[in-house]
Amino acid sequence: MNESLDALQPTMFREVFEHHFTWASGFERNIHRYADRPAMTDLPSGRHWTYAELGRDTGRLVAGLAARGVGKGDLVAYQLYNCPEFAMLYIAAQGLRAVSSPSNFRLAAGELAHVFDQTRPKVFVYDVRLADQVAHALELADFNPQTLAGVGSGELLPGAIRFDELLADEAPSFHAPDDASTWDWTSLLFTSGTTGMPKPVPLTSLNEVLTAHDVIMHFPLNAHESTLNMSPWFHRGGNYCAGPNTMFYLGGEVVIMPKFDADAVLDTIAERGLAYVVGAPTNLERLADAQERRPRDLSSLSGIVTMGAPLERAAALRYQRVLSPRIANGYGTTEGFWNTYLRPYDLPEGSGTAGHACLDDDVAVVRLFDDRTAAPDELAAKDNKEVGEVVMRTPKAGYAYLGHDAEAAEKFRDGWIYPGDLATWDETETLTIVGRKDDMVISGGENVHPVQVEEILDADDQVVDSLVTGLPDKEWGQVVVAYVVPEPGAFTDHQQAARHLDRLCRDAATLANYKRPRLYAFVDALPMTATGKKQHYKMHERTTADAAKGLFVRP
Ligand SMILES: CC(=O)SCCNC(=O)CCNC(=O)[C@H](O)C(C)(C)COP(=O)(O)OP(=O)(O)OC[C@H]1O[C@@H](n2cnc3c(N)ncnc32)[C@H](O)[C@@H]1OP(=O)(O)O
Repeated sequence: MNESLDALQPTMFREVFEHHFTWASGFERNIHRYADRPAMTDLPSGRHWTYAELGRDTGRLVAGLAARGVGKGDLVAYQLYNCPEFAMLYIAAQGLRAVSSPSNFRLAAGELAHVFDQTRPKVFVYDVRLADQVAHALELADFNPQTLAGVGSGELLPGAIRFDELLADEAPSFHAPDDASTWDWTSLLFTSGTTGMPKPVPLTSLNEVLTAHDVIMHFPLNAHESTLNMSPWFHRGGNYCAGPNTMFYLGGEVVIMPKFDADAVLDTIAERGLAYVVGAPTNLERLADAQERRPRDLSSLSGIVTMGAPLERAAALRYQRVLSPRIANGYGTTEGFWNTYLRPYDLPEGSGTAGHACLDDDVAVVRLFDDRTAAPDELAAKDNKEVGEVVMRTPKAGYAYLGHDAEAAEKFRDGWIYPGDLATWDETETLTIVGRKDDMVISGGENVHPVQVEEILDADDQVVDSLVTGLPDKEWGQVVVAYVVPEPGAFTDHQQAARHLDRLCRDAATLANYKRPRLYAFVDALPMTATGKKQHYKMHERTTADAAKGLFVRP
Protein backbone atom coordinates (compact mmCIF):
# COMPACT_ATOMS: atom_id res chain seq x y z
CA MET A 1 0.00 0.00 0.00
CA ASN A 2 1.27 3.45 -0.89
CA GLU A 3 0.96 5.32 2.40
CA SER A 4 1.04 8.79 0.90
CA LEU A 5 -1.87 7.94 -1.39
CA ASP A 6 -3.69 6.25 1.45
CA ALA A 7 -3.38 9.40 3.55
CA LEU A 8 -4.58 11.65 0.73
CA GLN A 9 -8.27 12.51 0.98
CA PRO A 10 -10.38 13.44 -2.10
CA THR A 11 -11.65 16.48 -0.17
CA MET A 12 -12.23 18.85 -3.06
CA PHE A 13 -13.85 16.14 -5.14
CA ARG A 14 -16.22 15.38 -2.24
CA GLU A 15 -17.22 19.05 -2.13
CA VAL A 16 -17.82 19.19 -5.88
CA PHE A 17 -19.71 15.90 -5.85
CA GLU A 18 -21.93 16.86 -2.95
CA HIS A 19 -22.82 20.41 -3.99
CA HIS A 20 -22.42 20.55 -7.77
CA PHE A 21 -23.64 17.15 -8.84
CA THR A 22 -27.24 17.95 -7.88
CA TRP A 23 -30.13 17.94 -10.33
CA ALA A 24 -30.53 21.68 -9.71
CA SER A 25 -26.89 22.36 -10.74
CA GLY A 26 -27.45 20.45 -13.97
CA PHE A 27 -30.55 22.46 -14.84
CA GLU A 28 -28.81 25.73 -13.98
CA ARG A 29 -25.92 24.86 -16.30
CA ASN A 30 -28.33 24.34 -19.18
CA ILE A 31 -30.04 27.71 -18.65
CA HIS A 32 -26.73 29.27 -19.68
CA ARG A 33 -25.33 26.61 -21.98
CA TYR A 34 -28.50 26.32 -24.08
CA ALA A 35 -30.07 29.72 -23.32
CA ASP A 36 -31.78 30.15 -26.69
CA ARG A 37 -32.68 26.55 -27.31
CA PRO A 38 -36.22 25.20 -26.80
CA ALA A 39 -36.84 23.72 -23.35
CA MET A 40 -40.60 23.19 -23.19
CA THR A 41 -43.60 23.45 -25.51
CA ASP A 42 -47.18 23.09 -24.33
CA LEU A 43 -49.25 21.85 -27.27
CA PRO A 44 -52.76 22.82 -26.07
CA SER A 45 -51.89 26.45 -25.31
CA GLY A 46 -49.03 26.90 -27.79
CA ARG A 47 -46.90 28.40 -24.99
CA HIS A 48 -43.20 27.65 -25.23
CA TRP A 49 -40.03 28.38 -23.28
CA THR A 50 -36.35 28.55 -24.17
CA TYR A 51 -33.92 27.51 -21.46
CA ALA A 52 -33.31 31.19 -20.59
CA GLU A 53 -37.07 31.77 -20.30
CA LEU A 54 -37.57 28.67 -18.19
CA GLY A 55 -34.71 29.81 -15.94
CA ARG A 56 -36.38 33.21 -15.62
CA ASP A 57 -39.86 31.84 -14.79
CA THR A 58 -38.65 29.18 -12.38
CA GLY A 59 -36.52 31.89 -10.70
CA ARG A 60 -39.73 33.88 -10.23
CA LEU A 61 -41.47 30.82 -8.80
CA VAL A 62 -38.59 30.17 -6.40
CA ALA A 63 -38.83 33.76 -5.14
CA GLY A 64 -42.62 33.60 -4.88
CA LEU A 65 -42.57 30.36 -2.90
CA ALA A 66 -39.75 31.64 -0.67
CA ALA A 67 -41.88 34.70 0.11
CA ARG A 68 -44.58 32.27 1.29
CA GLY A 69 -42.14 30.67 3.67
CA VAL A 70 -41.14 27.61 1.64
CA GLY A 71 -37.64 26.40 2.45
CA LYS A 72 -35.51 23.34 3.01
CA GLY A 73 -37.48 20.14 3.48
CA ASP A 74 -40.92 21.71 2.97
CA LEU A 75 -43.36 19.80 0.82
CA VAL A 76 -44.59 21.46 -2.37
CA ALA A 77 -47.38 19.13 -3.48
CA TYR A 78 -49.49 19.24 -6.61
CA GLN A 79 -52.20 17.36 -8.42
CA LEU A 80 -51.87 18.36 -12.06
CA TYR A 81 -52.15 16.90 -15.53
CA ASN A 82 -48.92 17.13 -17.54
CA CYS A 83 -48.50 20.90 -17.93
CA PRO A 84 -45.83 23.63 -17.74
CA GLU A 85 -46.77 24.43 -14.14
CA PHE A 86 -46.00 20.83 -13.13
CA ALA A 87 -42.51 21.14 -14.61
CA MET A 88 -41.96 24.54 -13.00
CA LEU A 89 -42.96 23.33 -9.54
CA TYR A 90 -40.64 20.34 -9.88
CA ILE A 91 -37.75 22.66 -10.74
CA ALA A 92 -38.56 25.42 -8.26
CA ALA A 93 -38.71 23.00 -5.32
CA GLN A 94 -35.11 22.05 -6.10
CA GLY A 95 -34.18 25.73 -6.07
CA LEU A 96 -35.38 25.95 -2.46
CA ARG A 97 -34.11 22.62 -1.15
CA ALA A 98 -37.81 21.83 -0.80
CA VAL A 99 -39.46 18.54 -1.80
CA SER A 100 -41.79 18.33 -4.80
CA SER A 101 -44.64 15.87 -4.48
CA PRO A 102 -47.00 15.13 -7.38
CA SER A 103 -50.05 12.93 -6.85
CA ASN A 104 -52.17 10.91 -9.27
CA PHE A 105 -54.93 13.08 -10.80
CA ARG A 106 -57.17 9.99 -11.00
CA LEU A 107 -57.23 9.44 -7.22
CA ALA A 108 -60.60 9.32 -5.49
CA ALA A 109 -61.14 11.97 -2.80
CA GLY A 110 -60.56 9.45 0.00
CA GLU A 111 -57.25 8.40 -1.52
CA LEU A 112 -56.12 12.02 -1.87
CA ALA A 113 -57.18 12.63 1.74
CA HIS A 114 -54.89 9.74 2.67
CA VAL A 115 -52.06 11.56 0.85
CA PHE A 116 -52.80 14.73 2.85
CA ASP A 117 -52.97 12.75 6.11
CA GLN A 118 -49.53 11.33 5.51
CA THR A 119 -47.73 14.36 4.14
CA ARG A 120 -49.45 17.64 5.20
CA PRO A 121 -47.78 19.68 2.42
CA LYS A 122 -47.04 23.36 2.98
CA VAL A 123 -48.17 24.19 -0.56
CA PHE A 124 -50.78 22.42 -2.64
CA VAL A 125 -51.34 23.30 -6.29
CA TYR A 126 -54.26 21.73 -8.16
CA ASP A 127 -55.81 21.84 -11.61
CA VAL A 128 -59.09 23.73 -11.27
CA ARG A 129 -60.83 20.92 -13.18
CA LEU A 130 -60.10 18.72 -10.14
CA ALA A 131 -61.54 21.26 -7.69
CA ASP A 132 -64.47 19.12 -6.47
CA GLN A 133 -62.37 16.15 -5.53
CA VAL A 134 -59.67 18.35 -3.98
CA ALA A 135 -62.27 20.15 -1.87
CA HIS A 136 -63.73 16.81 -0.75
CA ALA A 137 -60.26 15.45 0.10
CA LEU A 138 -59.28 18.56 2.10
CA GLU A 139 -62.50 18.22 4.04
CA LEU A 140 -62.04 14.49 4.68
CA ALA A 141 -58.47 15.10 5.87
CA ASP A 142 -59.53 18.21 7.80
CA PHE A 143 -56.55 19.96 6.25
CA ASN A 144 -55.74 23.45 4.99
CA PRO A 145 -52.36 23.91 3.33
CA GLN A 146 -50.61 27.19 4.08
CA THR A 147 -50.77 27.99 0.37
CA LEU A 148 -53.44 26.61 -1.95
CA ALA A 149 -53.16 27.54 -5.61
CA GLY A 150 -55.16 26.66 -8.72
CA VAL A 151 -53.92 26.18 -12.28
CA GLY A 152 -56.44 27.08 -15.01
CA SER A 153 -59.06 29.72 -15.51
CA GLY A 154 -62.04 28.11 -13.75
CA GLU A 155 -63.40 29.07 -10.36
CA LEU A 156 -61.00 28.74 -7.41
CA LEU A 157 -61.65 26.97 -4.11
CA PRO A 158 -62.14 29.26 -1.10
CA GLY A 159 -58.78 30.53 0.12
CA ALA A 160 -56.97 29.58 -3.09
CA ILE A 161 -54.90 31.90 -5.27
CA ARG A 162 -54.06 31.60 -8.96
CA PHE A 163 -50.81 29.84 -9.82
CA ASP A 164 -49.53 33.03 -11.50
CA GLU A 165 -49.71 34.82 -8.14
CA LEU A 166 -46.94 32.49 -6.98
CA LEU A 167 -44.58 34.07 -9.51
CA ALA A 168 -42.64 37.03 -8.03
CA ASP A 169 -42.54 40.16 -10.24
CA GLU A 170 -38.79 40.60 -10.05
CA ALA A 171 -36.40 37.76 -9.34
CA PRO A 172 -33.03 36.42 -10.45
CA SER A 173 -32.95 33.50 -12.86
CA PHE A 174 -33.02 30.02 -11.30
CA HIS A 175 -29.96 29.29 -9.21
CA ALA A 176 -29.07 25.98 -7.56
CA PRO A 177 -28.79 26.63 -3.82
CA ASP A 178 -25.12 26.77 -2.80
CA ASP A 179 -25.76 24.48 0.14
CA ALA A 180 -27.90 21.97 -1.80
CA SER A 181 -26.61 18.45 -1.44
CA THR A 182 -26.76 15.34 -3.56
CA TRP A 183 -28.14 13.69 -0.40
CA ASP A 184 -31.13 16.05 -0.03
CA TRP A 185 -34.57 14.46 -0.36
CA THR A 186 -35.92 16.30 -3.38
CA SER A 187 -39.03 14.40 -4.47
CA LEU A 188 -41.79 12.43 -2.88
CA LEU A 189 -43.71 10.13 -5.23
CA PHE A 190 -46.43 7.64 -4.39
CA THR A 191 -46.81 3.95 -4.95
CA SER A 192 -49.75 1.79 -3.96
CA GLY A 193 -48.97 -0.38 -0.97
CA THR A 194 -50.48 -3.79 -0.30
CA THR A 195 -53.72 -2.07 0.72
CA GLY A 196 -53.75 -0.08 -2.53
CA MET A 197 -53.58 3.25 -0.70
CA PRO A 198 -50.85 5.72 -1.79
CA LYS A 199 -47.57 5.26 0.06
CA PRO A 200 -44.87 7.99 -0.10
CA VAL A 201 -41.56 7.13 -1.80
CA PRO A 202 -38.81 9.74 -1.23
CA LEU A 203 -35.97 10.27 -3.71
CA THR A 204 -32.70 12.13 -3.24
CA SER A 205 -31.15 14.61 -5.64
CA LEU A 206 -28.57 11.93 -6.45
CA ASN A 207 -31.36 9.50 -7.35
CA GLU A 208 -32.74 12.18 -9.67
CA VAL A 209 -29.39 12.74 -11.39
CA LEU A 210 -28.60 9.06 -11.78
CA THR A 211 -32.07 8.35 -13.18
CA ALA A 212 -31.53 11.07 -15.80
CA HIS A 213 -28.09 9.63 -16.65
CA ASP A 214 -29.57 6.17 -16.98
CA VAL A 215 -32.35 7.27 -19.35
CA ILE A 216 -29.98 9.42 -21.42
CA MET A 217 -27.61 6.51 -21.83
CA HIS A 218 -30.13 3.75 -22.44
CA PHE A 219 -32.39 5.41 -25.04
CA PRO A 220 -29.83 7.00 -25.94
CA LEU A 221 -30.84 10.70 -25.92
CA ASN A 222 -29.11 13.81 -27.25
CA ALA A 223 -29.40 17.41 -26.09
CA HIS A 224 -30.84 18.62 -29.40
CA GLU A 225 -33.74 16.15 -29.31
CA SER A 226 -37.43 16.61 -28.47
CA THR A 227 -39.49 14.03 -26.64
CA LEU A 228 -43.10 13.50 -25.70
CA ASN A 229 -43.82 11.40 -22.64
CA MET A 230 -47.41 10.20 -22.97
CA SER A 231 -47.53 8.88 -19.39
CA PRO A 232 -48.75 11.02 -16.54
CA TRP A 233 -45.73 12.77 -15.04
CA PHE A 234 -46.75 11.91 -11.48
CA HIS A 235 -45.46 8.42 -12.36
CA ARG A 236 -41.76 7.69 -12.04
CA GLY A 237 -42.03 6.50 -15.65
CA GLY A 238 -43.47 9.89 -16.63
CA ASN A 239 -41.37 12.80 -15.38
CA TYR A 240 -38.26 10.62 -15.14
CA CYS A 241 -38.42 8.84 -18.47
CA ALA A 242 -37.60 11.63 -20.94
CA GLY A 243 -40.01 13.97 -19.13
CA PRO A 244 -38.80 17.13 -17.33
CA ASN A 245 -36.35 15.30 -15.04
CA THR A 246 -34.32 13.86 -17.88
CA MET A 247 -34.74 16.48 -20.56
CA PHE A 248 -33.96 19.56 -18.46
CA TYR A 249 -30.92 17.83 -16.99
CA LEU A 250 -29.80 17.02 -20.54
CA GLY A 251 -30.76 20.24 -22.32
CA GLY A 252 -33.38 18.79 -24.69
CA GLU A 253 -36.99 19.77 -25.28
CA VAL A 254 -40.10 18.49 -23.53
CA VAL A 255 -43.29 18.55 -25.61
CA ILE A 256 -46.44 18.46 -23.52
CA MET A 257 -49.73 16.77 -24.37
CA PRO A 258 -51.88 16.51 -21.22
CA LYS A 259 -54.59 14.22 -22.56
CA PHE A 260 -53.41 11.16 -24.46
CA ASP A 261 -54.78 11.00 -27.98
CA ALA A 262 -53.11 8.53 -30.33
CA ASP A 263 -53.85 10.45 -33.54
CA ALA A 264 -52.60 13.71 -32.04
CA VAL A 265 -49.37 12.01 -30.88
CA LEU A 266 -48.69 10.60 -34.35
CA ASP A 267 -49.42 13.96 -35.99
CA THR A 268 -47.08 15.65 -33.52
CA ILE A 269 -44.26 13.20 -34.27
CA ALA A 270 -44.63 13.90 -37.97
CA GLU A 271 -44.99 17.68 -37.62
CA ARG A 272 -42.35 18.36 -34.96
CA GLY A 273 -39.85 15.64 -35.80
CA LEU A 274 -39.88 14.14 -32.31
CA ALA A 275 -37.01 11.78 -31.45
CA TYR A 276 -38.80 9.69 -28.81
CA VAL A 277 -42.22 9.06 -27.40
CA VAL A 278 -42.68 7.18 -24.14
CA GLY A 279 -45.70 5.46 -22.64
CA ALA A 280 -47.24 2.29 -21.25
CA PRO A 281 -47.94 -0.61 -23.64
CA THR A 282 -51.61 0.50 -23.77
CA ASN A 283 -50.48 3.80 -25.32
CA LEU A 284 -48.44 1.90 -27.93
CA GLU A 285 -51.35 -0.39 -28.77
CA ARG A 286 -53.51 2.64 -29.50
CA LEU A 287 -50.70 4.31 -31.48
CA ALA A 288 -50.30 1.18 -33.61
CA ASP A 289 -54.06 1.01 -34.32
CA ALA A 290 -54.14 4.70 -35.26
CA GLN A 291 -51.04 4.41 -37.46
CA GLU A 292 -52.55 1.45 -39.31
CA ARG A 293 -55.75 3.42 -39.88
CA ARG A 294 -53.87 6.48 -41.19
CA PRO A 295 -50.10 6.08 -41.69
CA ARG A 296 -47.88 9.12 -40.93
CA ASP A 297 -44.20 9.74 -41.54
CA LEU A 298 -42.58 8.60 -38.29
CA SER A 299 -39.03 8.58 -39.67
CA SER A 300 -37.85 11.22 -37.16
CA LEU A 301 -38.25 8.70 -34.34
CA SER A 302 -35.05 7.32 -32.86
CA GLY A 303 -37.27 4.99 -30.87
CA ILE A 304 -40.30 4.36 -28.68
CA VAL A 305 -39.81 3.44 -25.05
CA THR A 306 -42.41 1.70 -22.96
CA MET A 307 -42.68 0.79 -19.30
CA GLY A 308 -45.25 0.20 -16.57
CA ALA A 309 -46.45 -3.22 -17.78
CA PRO A 310 -44.94 -6.25 -19.49
CA LEU A 311 -44.55 -5.90 -23.25
CA GLU A 312 -45.98 -9.04 -24.83
CA ARG A 313 -44.04 -10.72 -27.61
CA ALA A 314 -46.63 -10.34 -30.37
CA ALA A 315 -47.22 -6.72 -29.38
CA ALA A 316 -43.50 -5.85 -29.47
CA LEU A 317 -43.15 -7.34 -32.94
CA ARG A 318 -46.21 -5.48 -34.19
CA TYR A 319 -45.01 -2.11 -32.84
CA GLN A 320 -41.64 -2.73 -34.46
CA ARG A 321 -43.38 -3.25 -37.78
CA VAL A 322 -45.99 -0.51 -37.56
CA LEU A 323 -44.38 2.26 -35.47
CA SER A 324 -40.61 2.08 -35.19
CA PRO A 325 -37.97 -0.61 -35.57
CA ARG A 326 -36.46 0.64 -32.31
CA ILE A 327 -38.84 -0.43 -29.55
CA ALA A 328 -37.50 -0.57 -25.99
CA ASN A 329 -39.05 -1.66 -22.71
CA GLY A 330 -37.92 -0.86 -19.17
CA TYR A 331 -38.90 -2.97 -16.17
CA GLY A 332 -38.85 -1.56 -12.67
CA THR A 333 -40.75 0.16 -9.89
CA THR A 334 -41.57 3.60 -8.55
CA GLU A 335 -38.98 2.98 -5.83
CA GLY A 336 -36.05 2.11 -8.10
CA PHE A 337 -37.05 3.27 -11.59
CA TRP A 338 -36.18 0.69 -14.25
CA ASN A 339 -33.58 -1.94 -13.56
CA THR A 340 -33.72 -4.07 -16.67
CA TYR A 341 -34.01 -2.82 -20.21
CA LEU A 342 -35.06 -4.61 -23.36
CA ARG A 343 -32.86 -2.91 -25.91
CA PRO A 344 -33.91 -2.42 -29.52
CA TYR A 345 -31.09 -4.73 -30.63
CA ASP A 346 -32.54 -7.45 -28.36
CA LEU A 347 -35.49 -7.58 -30.77
CA PRO A 348 -36.96 -9.62 -32.30
CA GLU A 349 -35.38 -12.57 -30.43
CA GLY A 350 -35.85 -11.08 -26.98
CA SER A 351 -39.41 -9.84 -27.46
CA GLY A 352 -41.65 -10.82 -24.57
CA THR A 353 -38.77 -10.59 -22.08
CA ALA A 354 -37.77 -7.66 -19.85
CA GLY A 355 -34.20 -7.64 -21.20
CA HIS A 356 -31.00 -7.35 -19.17
CA ALA A 357 -29.86 -5.44 -16.09
CA CYS A 358 -29.21 -1.70 -16.57
CA LEU A 359 -25.66 -0.40 -16.40
CA ASP A 360 -25.47 0.54 -12.71
CA ASP A 361 -27.84 -2.12 -11.41
CA ASP A 362 -27.56 -5.61 -9.98
CA VAL A 363 -30.55 -7.78 -10.75
CA ALA A 364 -31.10 -11.39 -9.70
CA VAL A 365 -33.86 -13.97 -9.54
CA VAL A 366 -33.84 -15.67 -6.16
CA ARG A 367 -35.36 -18.99 -5.21
CA LEU A 368 -38.76 -19.18 -3.55
CA PHE A 369 -39.72 -21.53 -0.75
CA ASP A 370 -43.08 -23.28 -0.96
CA ASP A 371 -44.79 -20.49 0.96
CA ARG A 372 -43.39 -18.04 -1.61
CA THR A 373 -40.91 -16.32 0.72
CA ALA A 374 -37.64 -15.56 -1.00
CA ALA A 375 -34.33 -17.24 -0.27
CA PRO A 376 -32.04 -14.24 -0.76
CA ASP A 377 -28.85 -16.29 -0.85
CA GLU A 378 -30.06 -18.87 -3.35
CA LEU A 379 -30.43 -18.03 -7.00
CA ALA A 380 -33.22 -19.52 -9.08
CA ALA A 381 -31.93 -21.99 -11.66
CA LYS A 382 -31.27 -20.49 -15.07
CA ASP A 383 -31.23 -23.63 -17.17
CA ASN A 384 -34.75 -24.87 -16.42
CA LYS A 385 -36.34 -21.41 -16.08
CA GLU A 386 -37.23 -21.87 -12.41
CA VAL A 387 -39.74 -19.23 -11.29
CA GLY A 388 -38.30 -17.08 -8.51
CA GLU A 389 -38.61 -13.57 -7.12
CA VAL A 390 -36.74 -10.79 -8.88
CA VAL A 391 -34.60 -8.52 -6.65
CA MET A 392 -32.52 -5.49 -7.55
CA ARG A 393 -29.85 -3.17 -6.14
CA THR A 394 -29.77 0.26 -7.72
CA PRO A 395 -28.53 3.81 -7.09
CA LYS A 396 -31.85 5.10 -8.46
CA ALA A 397 -33.75 4.15 -5.26
CA GLY A 398 -34.00 6.10 -2.01
CA TYR A 399 -34.61 2.82 -0.09
CA ALA A 400 -37.25 4.36 2.16
CA TYR A 401 -40.96 5.01 2.63
CA LEU A 402 -42.16 8.01 4.55
CA GLY A 403 -44.07 6.79 7.61
CA HIS A 404 -44.20 3.11 6.62
CA ASP A 405 -41.27 1.55 8.43
CA ALA A 406 -42.66 -1.97 8.52
CA GLU A 407 -43.33 -2.01 4.78
CA ALA A 408 -39.89 -0.46 4.14
CA ALA A 409 -38.28 -3.25 6.18
CA GLU A 410 -40.14 -5.79 4.01
CA LYS A 411 -39.36 -4.15 0.69
CA PHE A 412 -35.74 -3.05 1.23
CA ARG A 413 -33.44 -5.72 2.66
CA ASP A 414 -29.63 -5.63 2.77
CA GLY A 415 -29.49 -3.09 -0.04
CA TRP A 416 -31.85 -5.06 -2.27
CA ILE A 417 -35.39 -4.14 -3.37
CA TYR A 418 -38.01 -6.91 -3.26
CA PRO A 419 -40.77 -5.60 -5.55
CA GLY A 420 -42.87 -8.76 -5.40
CA ASP A 421 -42.56 -9.75 -9.06
CA LEU A 422 -42.17 -13.38 -10.12
CA ALA A 423 -39.69 -14.00 -12.90
CA THR A 424 -37.42 -16.43 -14.69
CA TRP A 425 -33.98 -15.80 -16.13
CA ASP A 426 -31.78 -17.73 -18.49
CA GLU A 427 -28.05 -18.32 -19.02
CA THR A 428 -27.68 -14.86 -20.61
CA GLU A 429 -29.46 -13.36 -17.55
CA THR A 430 -32.37 -12.23 -19.70
CA LEU A 431 -35.28 -11.60 -17.36
CA THR A 432 -38.88 -12.58 -18.06
CA ILE A 433 -41.63 -11.39 -15.72
CA VAL A 434 -44.24 -14.11 -15.20
CA GLY A 435 -46.50 -12.74 -12.48
CA ARG A 436 -46.89 -11.16 -9.06
CA LYS A 437 -46.50 -12.55 -5.54
CA ASP A 438 -49.31 -10.39 -4.25
CA ASP A 439 -51.92 -10.82 -7.02
CA MET A 440 -51.76 -7.16 -8.03
CA VAL A 441 -53.42 -6.42 -11.37
CA ILE A 442 -51.84 -4.04 -13.92
CA SER A 443 -54.46 -2.34 -16.05
CA GLY A 444 -53.27 0.11 -18.70
CA GLY A 445 -49.98 0.59 -16.82
CA GLU A 446 -51.77 1.35 -13.53
CA ASN A 447 -51.54 -0.94 -10.50
CA VAL A 448 -54.75 -2.19 -8.92
CA HIS A 449 -54.64 -4.09 -5.63
CA PRO A 450 -57.50 -6.62 -5.36
CA VAL A 451 -57.98 -6.13 -1.62
CA GLN A 452 -58.87 -2.45 -2.06
CA VAL A 453 -61.70 -3.35 -4.46
CA GLU A 454 -62.82 -6.47 -2.59
CA GLU A 455 -63.29 -4.46 0.62
CA ILE A 456 -65.87 -2.33 -1.15
CA LEU A 457 -67.72 -5.25 -2.76
CA ASP A 458 -67.67 -7.32 0.43
CA ALA A 459 -69.29 -4.49 2.39
CA ASP A 460 -72.49 -4.91 0.36
CA ASP A 461 -75.05 -6.91 2.31
CA GLN A 462 -75.95 -9.01 -0.75
CA VAL A 463 -72.35 -10.17 -1.17
CA VAL A 464 -70.89 -13.09 0.78
CA ASP A 465 -67.42 -12.80 -0.69
CA SER A 466 -65.58 -11.49 -3.72
CA LEU A 467 -62.29 -12.00 -5.53
CA VAL A 468 -60.77 -9.45 -7.88
CA THR A 469 -58.23 -10.38 -10.52
CA GLY A 470 -57.08 -9.55 -14.07
CA LEU A 471 -58.37 -10.87 -17.39
CA PRO A 472 -55.61 -10.77 -20.08
CA ASP A 473 -56.46 -8.15 -22.68
CA LYS A 474 -54.76 -6.91 -25.84
CA GLU A 475 -55.31 -3.19 -25.21
CA TRP A 476 -55.14 -2.93 -21.39
CA GLY A 477 -52.71 -5.77 -20.60
CA GLN A 478 -55.25 -6.85 -18.01
CA VAL A 479 -58.84 -5.81 -17.33
CA VAL A 480 -59.99 -5.78 -13.71
CA VAL A 481 -62.69 -8.42 -13.16
CA ALA A 482 -64.60 -9.50 -10.04
CA TYR A 483 -65.91 -12.92 -9.08
CA VAL A 484 -68.75 -12.48 -6.62
CA VAL A 485 -70.45 -15.02 -4.33
CA PRO A 486 -73.94 -13.62 -3.66
CA GLU A 487 -76.03 -14.19 -0.55
CA PRO A 488 -78.54 -17.02 -1.15
CA GLY A 489 -81.42 -15.68 -3.22
CA ALA A 490 -79.71 -12.35 -3.93
CA PHE A 491 -78.64 -11.05 -7.35
CA THR A 492 -80.86 -13.26 -9.48
CA ASP A 493 -80.60 -10.74 -12.34
CA HIS A 494 -76.85 -10.67 -13.03
CA GLN A 495 -77.00 -7.63 -15.28
CA GLN A 496 -78.74 -5.63 -12.58
CA ALA A 497 -76.37 -6.99 -9.94
CA ALA A 498 -73.31 -5.94 -11.96
CA ARG A 499 -74.78 -2.47 -12.36
CA HIS A 500 -75.46 -2.24 -8.63
CA LEU A 501 -71.89 -3.26 -7.75
CA ASP A 502 -70.45 -0.91 -10.37
CA ARG A 503 -72.38 1.97 -8.83
CA LEU A 504 -71.02 0.98 -5.41
CA CYS A 505 -67.45 1.17 -6.75
CA ARG A 506 -68.03 4.44 -8.61
CA ASP A 507 -69.48 6.03 -5.46
CA ALA A 508 -66.78 4.74 -3.11
CA ALA A 509 -64.69 7.68 -1.90
CA THR A 510 -61.68 5.43 -1.45
CA LEU A 511 -61.50 3.90 -4.94
CA ALA A 512 -60.15 5.65 -8.04
CA ASN A 513 -62.41 5.10 -11.02
CA TYR A 514 -59.86 3.17 -13.10
CA LYS A 515 -59.61 0.50 -10.38
CA ARG A 516 -63.24 -0.59 -10.52
CA PRO A 517 -64.05 -3.96 -12.15
CA ARG A 518 -65.14 -3.78 -15.76
CA LEU A 519 -66.67 -7.28 -15.71
CA TYR A 520 -68.45 -9.38 -13.08
CA ALA A 521 -69.02 -13.12 -12.75
CA PHE A 522 -71.30 -14.65 -10.14
CA VAL A 523 -70.09 -17.92 -8.64
CA ASP A 524 -71.04 -20.29 -5.80
CA ALA A 525 -67.67 -20.36 -4.05
CA LEU A 526 -64.11 -19.05 -4.23
CA PRO A 527 -60.93 -21.14 -3.98
CA MET A 528 -59.41 -20.83 -0.50
CA THR A 529 -56.27 -22.11 1.20
CA ALA A 530 -56.58 -24.28 4.30
CA THR A 531 -56.04 -21.12 6.37
CA GLY A 532 -58.88 -19.28 4.64
CA LYS A 533 -56.90 -17.07 2.23
CA LYS A 534 -58.33 -16.40 -1.19
CA GLN A 535 -56.34 -18.03 -3.99
CA HIS A 536 -56.35 -15.31 -6.61
CA TYR A 537 -54.05 -17.13 -8.98
CA LYS A 538 -56.54 -19.98 -9.34
CA MET A 539 -59.26 -17.63 -10.54
CA HIS A 540 -56.78 -15.64 -12.61
CA GLU A 541 -55.88 -18.82 -14.48
CA ARG A 542 -59.48 -19.40 -15.54
CA THR A 543 -60.42 -15.85 -16.56
CA THR A 544 -59.76 -16.32 -20.28
CA ALA A 545 -61.80 -19.55 -20.37
CA ASP A 546 -64.60 -17.92 -18.36
CA ALA A 547 -64.67 -14.99 -20.76
CA ALA A 548 -64.89 -17.39 -23.72
CA LYS A 549 -67.81 -19.17 -21.99
CA GLY A 550 -69.59 -15.82 -21.63
CA LEU A 551 -69.54 -16.00 -17.83
CA PHE A 552 -68.73 -12.31 -17.38
CA VAL A 553 -71.36 -9.61 -17.30
CA ARG A 554 -70.55 -6.01 -18.20
CA PRO A 555 -72.32 -3.50 -15.93
C1 LIG B 1 -42.39 2.82 -12.82
C2 LIG B 1 -43.53 3.62 -13.42
O1 LIG B 1 -43.85 4.64 -12.95
S1 LIG B 1 -44.27 3.16 -14.84
C3 LIG B 1 -45.83 3.91 -14.90
C4 LIG B 1 -46.39 3.66 -16.21
N1 LIG B 1 -47.82 3.80 -16.20
C5 LIG B 1 -48.39 4.70 -16.96
O2 LIG B 1 -47.74 5.43 -17.66
C6 LIG B 1 -49.88 4.74 -16.96
C7 LIG B 1 -50.35 4.73 -18.38
N2 LIG B 1 -51.79 4.79 -18.45
C8 LIG B 1 -52.43 5.92 -18.87
O3 LIG B 1 -51.84 6.95 -19.10
C9 LIG B 1 -53.91 5.83 -19.04
O4 LIG B 1 -54.42 4.89 -18.14
C10 LIG B 1 -54.30 5.47 -20.48
C11 LIG B 1 -53.74 6.52 -21.43
C12 LIG B 1 -53.76 4.12 -20.87
C13 LIG B 1 -55.81 5.43 -20.62
O5 LIG B 1 -56.27 6.67 -20.28
P1 LIG B 1 -57.39 7.47 -21.11
O6 LIG B 1 -57.80 6.72 -22.31
O7 LIG B 1 -56.87 8.85 -21.29
O8 LIG B 1 -58.54 7.44 -20.08
P2 LIG B 1 -59.44 8.64 -19.57
O9 LIG B 1 -58.74 9.39 -18.53
O10 LIG B 1 -59.98 9.39 -20.76
O11 LIG B 1 -60.61 7.83 -18.89
C14 LIG B 1 -61.55 7.07 -19.68
C15 LIG B 1 -61.99 5.87 -18.90
O12 LIG B 1 -60.91 4.94 -18.83
C16 LIG B 1 -60.64 4.64 -17.48
N3 LIG B 1 -59.21 4.42 -17.35
C17 LIG B 1 -58.21 5.30 -17.51
N4 LIG B 1 -57.03 4.69 -17.30
C18 LIG B 1 -57.33 3.41 -17.00
C19 LIG B 1 -56.54 2.30 -16.68
N5 LIG B 1 -55.20 2.40 -16.64
N6 LIG B 1 -57.15 1.13 -16.42
C20 LIG B 1 -58.49 1.03 -16.48
N7 LIG B 1 -59.29 2.05 -16.79
C21 LIG B 1 -58.70 3.23 -17.05
C22 LIG B 1 -61.14 5.81 -16.68
O13 LIG B 1 -61.45 5.44 -15.38
C23 LIG B 1 -62.36 6.20 -17.47
O14 LIG B 1 -63.43 5.34 -17.13
P3 LIG B 1 -64.95 5.85 -17.14
O15 LIG B 1 -65.15 6.55 -18.45
O16 LIG B 1 -65.74 4.62 -17.02
O17 LIG B 1 -65.06 6.76 -16.01
